[in-house]
Amino acid sequence: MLRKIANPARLLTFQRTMASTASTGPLVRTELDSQTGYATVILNRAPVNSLSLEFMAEIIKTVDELERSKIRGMILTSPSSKVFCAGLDVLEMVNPSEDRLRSVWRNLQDTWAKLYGTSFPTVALINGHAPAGGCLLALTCEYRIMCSNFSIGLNETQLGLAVPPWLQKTMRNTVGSREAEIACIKGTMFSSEEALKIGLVDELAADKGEAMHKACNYLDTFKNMSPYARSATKLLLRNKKIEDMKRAREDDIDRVVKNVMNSDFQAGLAAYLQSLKDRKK
Ligand SMILES: CC/C=C\C/C=C\CCC/C=C/CC(=O)SCCNC(=O)CCNC(=O)[C@H](O)C(C)(C)COP(=O)(O)OP(=O)(O)OC[C@H]1O[C@@H](n2cnc3c(N)ncnc32)[C@H](O)[C@@H]1OP(=O)(O)O
Repeated sequence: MLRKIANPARLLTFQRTMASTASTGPLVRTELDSQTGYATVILNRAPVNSLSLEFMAEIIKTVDELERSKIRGMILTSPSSKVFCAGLDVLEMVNPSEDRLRSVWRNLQDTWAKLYGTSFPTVALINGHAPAGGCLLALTCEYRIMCSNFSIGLNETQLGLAVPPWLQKTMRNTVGSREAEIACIKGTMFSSEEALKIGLVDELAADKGEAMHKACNYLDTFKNMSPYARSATKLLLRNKKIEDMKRAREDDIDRVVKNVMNSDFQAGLAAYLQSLKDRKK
């Protein structure tokens, strides 16, 4: 459940209709509490918020819109009771056209850069599983609050994918070099409790209501602070990593194309997709 807003008239909802979505309603919903200036961004691509090209474009557009709206903070979450974000849409990797794969990867880089470099404070409210690209979204935020009984991690190597340098750095920055190295190489998925222990998340919550309360508490810590000093400091800390990614982005894309177009990878992916289906039997 989303936090109740005292005066519904204060709630402004930006809605955009996207083509080619299986979800009901827009792919991303934003609810702005004009009293606090906090925006709740709700990822809304059912069933598991997997990141397709169009979905990532929508996330990028939403963040641009929020920057223009001069919000005071953002909470990133999902309407699902089980999944925050299941990572990249694996179907984007099944025998893709090279052009589309390049665009997918470029959008993933841009989604990371856009969320990582917001001027406003950001909290990931992780109310469900967050593998791979789901963990990436959470890592872009300044603060992470996770509901109990879910899993999070960069499990790419388990899927036959290399973790790109810019994402490795974000992980290192969050949990420290040693934990990041082992976690990225092994593709470890952490329980909520383990994630708290290594610092991959900052707080746990029993449910979404409690998580929302804690998220607002984090954003409230900046209430009386100059937004300029806050955001300038954040960007001084983060901009170099974004610039590094942008400088190396074409090499990164070439490496991904080589990785994904490889027949061994495609065979592994087919087996992985089958295993996802078999789990349901
Ligand atoms: C191009 C990349 C190359 C190299 C770069 C490498 C790394 C860079 C880092 C960023 C990118 C990372 C790559 C990825 O993110 S790959 C995706 C990794 N994600 C997963 O492996 C998650 C797989 N899913 C699950 O484990 C479970 O679905 C989950 C725990 C999330 C939820 O379980 P639940 O029981 O609630 O639901 P399911 O019944 O399993 O799923 C419902 C339907 O959704 C489909 N599904 C699930 N995940 C995905 C997905 N990632 N993409 C597309 N579709 C997905 C699932 O198959 C079910 O479909 P149906 O059977 O109902 O049709």
